[in-house]
Amino acid sequence: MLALDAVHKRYGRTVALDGLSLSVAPGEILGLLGPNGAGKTTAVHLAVGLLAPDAGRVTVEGRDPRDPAVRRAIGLAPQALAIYEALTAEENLRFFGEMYGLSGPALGAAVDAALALAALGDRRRDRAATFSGGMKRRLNLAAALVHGPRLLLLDEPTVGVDPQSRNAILERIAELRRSGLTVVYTTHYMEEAARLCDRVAILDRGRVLALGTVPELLRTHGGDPVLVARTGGETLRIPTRDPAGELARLAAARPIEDFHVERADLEAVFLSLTGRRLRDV
Ligand SMILES: Nc1ncnc2c1ncn2[C@@H]1O[C@H](COP(=O)(O)OP(=O)(O)OP(=O)(O)O)[C@@H](O)[C@H]1O
Repeated sequence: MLALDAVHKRYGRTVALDGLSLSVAPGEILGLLGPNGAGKTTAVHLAVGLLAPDAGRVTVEGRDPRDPAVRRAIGLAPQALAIYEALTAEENLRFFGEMYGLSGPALGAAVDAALALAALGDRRRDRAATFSGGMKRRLNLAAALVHGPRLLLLDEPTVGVDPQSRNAILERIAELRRSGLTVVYTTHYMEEAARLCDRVAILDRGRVLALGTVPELLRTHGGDPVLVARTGGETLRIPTRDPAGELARLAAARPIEDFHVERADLEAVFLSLTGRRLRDV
């Protein structure tokens, strides 16, 4: 559906993408996980044809996304909200639908469907300026979907959103995937990537450091689980592939006062790949 092949992109002297390659299969949600400045937004803007690569190739369904016929198959919910505050929710969606050539009953039906998806049906006649941050994000998502794209790019769609709206947005995206949409989801929240994405690409400094399902990434880069056990007032930390067996061996030798098993998460994967913590960068 979408392929970036050895893509380089710089802004003046800043290298934003440094030979980035990845591909997204039809119907999957691919997460782009990386710290601020990793190149996620640049990759998204190349995928929708807003930017051209300096070197390398970007294709959507095998064609250049800058081709207007290909652009119609793509929806973008940008990180910086792309909605008109002075317009109502419905007017915003009619505007975006018309831009993509919809009119008459088809436009009305598309606007209704997008409002329902964003759970904004009861606020359709209210101006976007009166909306909460979460509602604006949901309208931004609806605006990306109103023309019925096959590929949806979401750039940090939950930034600045309350937990309830965040949950609603994640559920909507999962629903869209079930209906066959292909989604690219950029985030620096590893919990969201782990919850939603079929595969995750870990980006840093304009390159893909690792790409796979979350269990694959954890297995390959996360290290062994750690059995943490308290015994005789002392806390032992034992990395082991077999925490249950290790616990049984330990318990046979001395009384265990408390124990738990720490398993790697995407944060640990990022740390092992870069030597830095995702949250700190
Ligand atoms: N228009 C621009 N002009 C100059 N430098 C830019 C521009 N856009 C991005 N950059 C730089 O390119 C690099 C990659 O930025 P990009 O926005 O793609 O990263 P990101 O992973 O999306 O980060 P964020 O989550 O902060 O948006 C950064 O060093 C950034 O400062």
